Amino acid sequence: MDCTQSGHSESSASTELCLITPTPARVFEDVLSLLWVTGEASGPPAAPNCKLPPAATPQPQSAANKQHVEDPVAILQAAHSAAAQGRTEEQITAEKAWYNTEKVWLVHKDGFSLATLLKTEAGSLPEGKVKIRLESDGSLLDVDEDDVEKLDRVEDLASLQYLNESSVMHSLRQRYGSNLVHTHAGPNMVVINPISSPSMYSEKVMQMFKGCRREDTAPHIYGTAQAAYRHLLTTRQDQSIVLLGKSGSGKTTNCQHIIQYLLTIAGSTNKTFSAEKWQAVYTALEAFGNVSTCLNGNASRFSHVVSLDFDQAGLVTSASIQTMLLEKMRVTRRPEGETTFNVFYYLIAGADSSLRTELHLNHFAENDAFKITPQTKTEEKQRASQQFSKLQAAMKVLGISGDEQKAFWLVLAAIYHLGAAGATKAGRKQFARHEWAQKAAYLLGGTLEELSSSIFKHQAKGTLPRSGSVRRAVEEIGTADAGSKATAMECLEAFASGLYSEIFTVLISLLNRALKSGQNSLCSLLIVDTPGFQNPRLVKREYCATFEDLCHNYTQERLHALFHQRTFVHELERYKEENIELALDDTEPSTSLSVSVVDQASSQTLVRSVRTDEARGLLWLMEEEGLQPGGSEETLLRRLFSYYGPAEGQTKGQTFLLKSEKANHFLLGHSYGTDWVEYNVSGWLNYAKQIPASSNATSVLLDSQKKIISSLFMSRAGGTNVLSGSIAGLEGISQLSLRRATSMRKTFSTGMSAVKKKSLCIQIKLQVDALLDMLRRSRIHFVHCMLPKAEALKALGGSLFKGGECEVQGEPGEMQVDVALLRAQLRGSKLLDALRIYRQGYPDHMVFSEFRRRFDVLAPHLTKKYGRNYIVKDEKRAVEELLESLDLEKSSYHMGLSRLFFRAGTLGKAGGTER
Ligand SMILES: Nc1ncnc2c1ncn2[C@@H]1O[C@H](COP(=O)(O)OP(=O)(O)OP(=O)(O)O)[C@@H](O)[C@H]1O
Repeated sequence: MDCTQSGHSESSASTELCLITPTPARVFEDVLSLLWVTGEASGPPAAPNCKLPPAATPQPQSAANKQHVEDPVAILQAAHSAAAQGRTEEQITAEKAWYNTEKVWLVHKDGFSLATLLKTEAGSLPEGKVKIRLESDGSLLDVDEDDVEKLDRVEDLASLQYLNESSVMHSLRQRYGSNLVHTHAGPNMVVINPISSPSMYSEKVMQMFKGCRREDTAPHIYGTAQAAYRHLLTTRQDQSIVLLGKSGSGKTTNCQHIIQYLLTIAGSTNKTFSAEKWQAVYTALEAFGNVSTCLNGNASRFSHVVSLDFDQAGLVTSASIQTMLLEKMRVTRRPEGETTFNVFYYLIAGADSSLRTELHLNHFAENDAFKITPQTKTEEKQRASQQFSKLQAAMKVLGISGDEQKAFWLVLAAIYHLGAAGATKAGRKQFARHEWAQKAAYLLGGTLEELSSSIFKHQAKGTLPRSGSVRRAVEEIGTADAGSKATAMECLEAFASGLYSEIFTVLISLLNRALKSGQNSLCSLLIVDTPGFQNPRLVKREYCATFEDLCHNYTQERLHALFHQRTFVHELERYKEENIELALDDTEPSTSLSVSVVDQASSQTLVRSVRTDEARGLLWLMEEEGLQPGGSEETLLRRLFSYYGPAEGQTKGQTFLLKSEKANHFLLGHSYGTDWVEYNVSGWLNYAKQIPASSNATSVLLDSQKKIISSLFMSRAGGTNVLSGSIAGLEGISQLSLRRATSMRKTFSTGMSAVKKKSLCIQIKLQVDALLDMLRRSRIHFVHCMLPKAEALKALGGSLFKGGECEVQGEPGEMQVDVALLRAQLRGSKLLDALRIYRQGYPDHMVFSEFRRRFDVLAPHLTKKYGRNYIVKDEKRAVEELLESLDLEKSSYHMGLSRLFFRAGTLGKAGGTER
């Protein structure tokens, strides 16, 4: 029931709240839902916006049934009506005919082909063979029974008649071909990147989802946001939405749609969280955190968590952003053909003449060690210049003052000049071109000598926190040692990336300042977006993946593992605990061993810098080899293979780690071996070394003679060293939110304090641990973003400075997918496992007492017998008695030891279960 139906006219949030308060009307709704389940009523009343669950209308895709509707509302209505409208006699006959002919998929190495299964006389074919007719050319084939899969088509993959890979693929492809990029997968969402903008996002469309339940709407990212918001209000439990997928699959775009939806529909207590402000936040993040890669023309190179805090009435009271794993080394080094962070190009193209003169950007260097080559094409320069104006306007909206902005431009220009200055290749460590270094020193507010000593001397400048521990002493010696061994160029790179890391941290801090509010909140909704899976081979690049790519891939894999854990492993464990037996078809629980290859820890806590034979992952080995005298990348790989390498004769499919033909290279089979990435480990040990120049960057900023620089960094860092390259925005977590006993972000900030004490490589694992610990405390909604084809990425890869806006690529309406690529993503996601358990298991459950409390109004004779609010000794028996009188379909529920379990959809209409 929607509140608009019950005549409520309060704000959107309170409208939502009336859905969840246990009023008699609410209980009545629950009652109706159950009656509907038992077939005694025609179904719960749907909100005017919403539709009833669709019936599958399986028809083969044809050009005629593709919808190319431009109007957003029409698209949604088309999506709604396609599924919701009542079926005609003709359709029902067609449907029956469809099911009666045995349509199947023939699975083969290039994908799968539609075919008809033919009846044959017994014994006419060898055992295990069947006869089929291919739809494409009518040819008759005798094929292996195992290569044939049945098919059907729906808008929730969980309701497929035959739940198998081919049916899922077929449904996704057909929907995509009809411009329907969203598909439900039980409680999860699949979105295939439409590449072009099918304008299915607008406030008008948002209103169609307001107040609706997931079951009552067509699949849409707004529906996911609505479901999370609804659960937050219903259960008062923290929620999170996690976006998963390959680079360029649309995670950040969907993240923005989710935030816009929540702000529009929930509303906020004041103007702090206007849509304009959020647009400005993303403009700033995109400028400072995005780059053009071979996979995505506007790829994020940092992970971020947006937290929205809600009050009792469901209004947004405060918000914050935390970021981690910024790819700071990209400032100085990156693969051929890729760019550094967008903001450099924006500044260089967009600074007006006085700013340009002040930053000494009127002339560019012939040699630039960091290769921040200014744009040369007029169109690109114009675009970049427009983006700079947009960035400046966004910073203004966010309350970033002229002086603060100037401080950013000074540091960015200084980084450019440091690249132009370069460093000596041999002999004394110093700048190669002093005139450029002089400009950098001036912009940073210091002298050339001070700058030179901060970069090339081997001592940290006293800003690192000190403690008397032996471990710290070892680390300091390691730091000085790393500094003395590093080349002049490595020192320069460490310093420049340290500077960038600091300005990124300060930026996040300023964004949080703009979003801060002093109001109390009840619970939070987190949206998590991390860079997608990276594999240069996907777009046939010659070069191999980098250490940064490994970090992003590792983070994605951990999030995928969380999905598998939450939707599959946990469920099985719960059934076991409750003595429920469940036989799953075709499913073997599995874990991705590629994660262990990266992060498996030793059982001993103090193995640092000591080589032992105990298996441990790459990050730990890097740390050991990095600090070990004589450690090298060759030894690193040798040790890695000795622990995890394939046994004699093992190939892909049997192992997750393989040798490459090239020296210093290895192959790792991510996502359960569905995505093999070749990495080049040359130079990786540098990541384990804390070169003093990196932390000295902080001191240079804090000690700057330019007041606008020192005061900005001093005020945001609170006078202490911020941890370069680790986590930004922790100060954005409002104290009020942290004070909540149940605050999940408390775990995050505590986890992060531990991170600061570890070395760089281990920090990567610990940052991801802290993120996952935080998420585990919430109810998680997963969105699987998928890439339709690799060529689309190439087109995107060429278009730098899109500024987050969509450009139509290729023919409009050409919504085709690369079957092998989509299938690999489906396999890697483990969605089928989740769907099977969702369908064959009991995804909704309630403890006995809760069930009785909510539904005993249905059995007045029991309340009469025991009295209202009666206390029973044997809850299980009482629930059994209640169920008997409710006459519920026996197959729709199962009694556990402490809970009542329901089949998918049984309680969907009643909402608020504990899944
Ligand atoms: N829902 C959508 N509608 C229209 N275009 C989209 C949509 N999702 C993604 N795109 C297009 O695809 C591009 C890549 O998407 P996006 O940057 O969101 O991917 P991502 O998964 O966040 O990538 P990365 O992991 O590399 O940061 C966008 O710039 C946009 O052009």
